[in-house]
Amino acid sequence: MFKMIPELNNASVRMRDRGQVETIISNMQRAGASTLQVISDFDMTLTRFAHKGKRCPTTHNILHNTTLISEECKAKMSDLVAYYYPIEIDSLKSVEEKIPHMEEWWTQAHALLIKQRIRKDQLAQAVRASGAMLREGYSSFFDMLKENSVPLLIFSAGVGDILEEVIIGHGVFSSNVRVFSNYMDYDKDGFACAFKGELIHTFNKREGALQNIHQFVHDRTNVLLLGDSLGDLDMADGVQDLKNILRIGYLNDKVEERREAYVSSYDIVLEEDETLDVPNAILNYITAGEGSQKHEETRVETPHCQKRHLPKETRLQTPHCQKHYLPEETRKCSSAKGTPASQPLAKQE
Ligand SMILES: Nc1ccn([C@@H]2O[C@H](COP(=O)(O)O)[C@@H](O)[C@H]2O)c(=O)n1
Repeated sequence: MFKMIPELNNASVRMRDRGQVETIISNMQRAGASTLQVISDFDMTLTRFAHKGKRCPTTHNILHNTTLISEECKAKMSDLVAYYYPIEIDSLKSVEEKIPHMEEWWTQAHALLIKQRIRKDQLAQAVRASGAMLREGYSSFFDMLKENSVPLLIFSAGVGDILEEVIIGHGVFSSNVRVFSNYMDYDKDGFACAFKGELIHTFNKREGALQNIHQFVHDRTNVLLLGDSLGDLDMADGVQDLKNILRIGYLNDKVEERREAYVSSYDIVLEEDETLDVPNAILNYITAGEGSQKHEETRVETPHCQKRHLPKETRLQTPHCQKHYLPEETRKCSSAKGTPASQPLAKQE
């Protein structure tokens, strides 16, 4: 197996139990691509953590490089990151201890963003100008999933509207991709005025997965899960009759301190690896196997509460229909106007 997937011998790769990884991948390969779905986190999992020695922005912080938000808002958002991010990744604190802090962080950040009166039709251009980057190998990743009709569920605690613009901008948003995230709501003039639905933060994804069980693709019982936080481990808990799951975790920061926890929780840990080489090699092996045959495009069916005016190829389903707990003034606004089609970003690869 490791001969077939030499990337598993890369220096960035750690595994608790190589034999178990081999068994899971073999089972998935025998079952074929038609039984597979990929469930992935977004920020710092599909996007880069760092590039040329500089931290890359999360979807919450992408607008820092633009004029859509004020200098005061940027400074306050940066202060929030400086205070709460060390708590998020603190290996000495339990998840229970972290949750109230995460709720505070997201609630304050969302309230700040809503006050900026961000216009929906300015987002695509702003995200393009921000230099947001998917990990190296992203086009092979998205193309392989699309060609093999493998659903990709992106389960993100980031900002859904911005996340979509990043993948649209990279030209890889197709009908097998579905996003579950924090979406903004817009007033009749197209200004962001609230966040919709239940708040998703780093450590309540399991809750979200279980509450939204109907969002998952049920006849696909093999899951490749990609995450960067211990909060991502349970993202597949809504999948019924799960047969095989391979969890791949990106360990981006505080590597020494967090290695043990990651290696004991994820099947494969990728340390300071800015590429999708390992997931791509595994997907290539699974989809090239006898159990797989290429299909015509299959659409992922999910309930839909936010129709977007994207090109047909990029139209997706988003689940959030309710408003979550923001201050009163940020919870009231009427329905969105359409989003114009976006121009693709220049490819990085
Ligand atoms: N105001 C905020 C809130 C969160 N973040 C970071 O974004 C990440 C989003 O979560 P994913 O599930 O998509 O990884 C999270 O890990 C926070 O570090 C932020 O930058 N600003």
